[in-house]
Amino acid sequence: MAPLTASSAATSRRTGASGALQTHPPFPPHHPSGRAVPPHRYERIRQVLSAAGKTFFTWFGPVPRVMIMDPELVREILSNKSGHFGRASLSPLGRALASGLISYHGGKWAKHRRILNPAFHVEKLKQMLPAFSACCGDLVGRWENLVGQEGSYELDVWPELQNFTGDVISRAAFGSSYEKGRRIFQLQVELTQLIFQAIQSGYIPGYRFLPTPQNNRIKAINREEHGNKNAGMTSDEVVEECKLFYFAGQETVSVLLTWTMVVLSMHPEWQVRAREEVLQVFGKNKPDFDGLSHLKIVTLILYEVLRLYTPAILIQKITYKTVKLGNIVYPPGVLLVLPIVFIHHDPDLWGKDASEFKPERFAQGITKASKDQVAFFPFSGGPWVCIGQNFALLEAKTALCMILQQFSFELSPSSYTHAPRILVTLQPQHGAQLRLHKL
Ligand code: HEM
Repeated sequence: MAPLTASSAATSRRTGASGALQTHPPFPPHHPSGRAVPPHRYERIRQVLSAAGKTFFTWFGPVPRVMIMDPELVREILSNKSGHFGRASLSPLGRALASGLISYHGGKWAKHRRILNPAFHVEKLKQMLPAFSACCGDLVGRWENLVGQEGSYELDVWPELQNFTGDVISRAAFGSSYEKGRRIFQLQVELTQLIFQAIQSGYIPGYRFLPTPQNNRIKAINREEHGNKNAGMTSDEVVEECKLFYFAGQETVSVLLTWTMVVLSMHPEWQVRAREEVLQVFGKNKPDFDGLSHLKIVTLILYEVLRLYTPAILIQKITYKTVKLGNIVYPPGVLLVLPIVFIHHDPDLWGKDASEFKPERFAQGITKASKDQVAFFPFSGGPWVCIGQNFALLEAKTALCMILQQFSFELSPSSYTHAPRILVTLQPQHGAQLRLHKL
């Protein structure tokens, strides 16, 4: 794809009914606030990034913040062999969204990670597969009803997929407490929006204590989340685990699946190839663990979507001690930002076609997909690597297989607008309106 120019950004926002969707739209012409970035400003961001090189620093209030785009350095930080890097502390607003493992440091983190690891082992994942396919069966059944006699139906698949991934986490994590988990997910969706409104309107320490309508609602949500007693686990434990999993696992997989359906609508030839593979391996039967582990085309597609529309767009770490990275010596307390989304789109690493959807680039494996060095970090890496990555891939594959078995889909020519924006994860700002056709 050619570099984004003022006119291409302007025309890319509304994709329209024509075959223009066959090319991959520019990425992302949007400001984190959700407002469309005027094309000249987006161009400016690109210029600053290319002029500044792969490592540059800015101030985050009084804290120096260094952007690191060199995959070699990113790997060094994530591997943390020196032990000199740590997790950046969450702001009070961030902590209100998610605590638990993701917010712990040092010994407490290591202990909790050890306790949680076994829950994500292959044998445990195999046991979760029936819950994945039951939830997906509900989703597909619902869509079959909507499609009805007409044979096709148009809907925004994003909230549908959010409900699906919420159901999966609720069932997998809470079993019979599933309804309680579900309510907390609904509250978390509202809480995320309120907190990001607060962050975007300028974060002033202490402001969250003022009795504004937004702050009052945040408090009311917290009261409702922590208010009920639950046998077995303490209420607070249920709530904190649920909030973490909502944050870490529900939203990420739902946007992954949403972008996958969008991209497969833009590239019907890959949709056909994926369906052929699924039907060849499973027919119309429920996917099983071994079959899912051996899918090739579906895996290539998911990797390429994770590269182009990486759900977690950046990772932050902090220097604990004086440490040399590349040619630069950093003092303790420097915030290191690893902008995964930019690394995944860097033409120096991925070639001139970096912005194009080309799942075949992963055909020889992740290590050979980019030039010279590994530059694919959707799940982070090293000791902090996402604990749920296999869970996420198994869930996404199950859902994609069951959807492809029953439906073909295309973008709604009248309602779909391609507008990736950042609101914690990379989300479709105007939804993902697709037309489903029953096969
Ligand atoms: C496509 C889906 C997902 C993506 C892209 C993703 C990505 C990530 C990333 C980038 C991190 C940060 C690691 C770091 O701090 O360096 C992370 C951490 C984490 N993720 Fe995921 N994640 C996904 C799905 C899931 C799922 C399904 C779960 C749980 C069921 C999960 C649970 C966690 C937890 C608990 C952490 C914290 C790990 C720790 O601090 O030790 N994630 N994830």
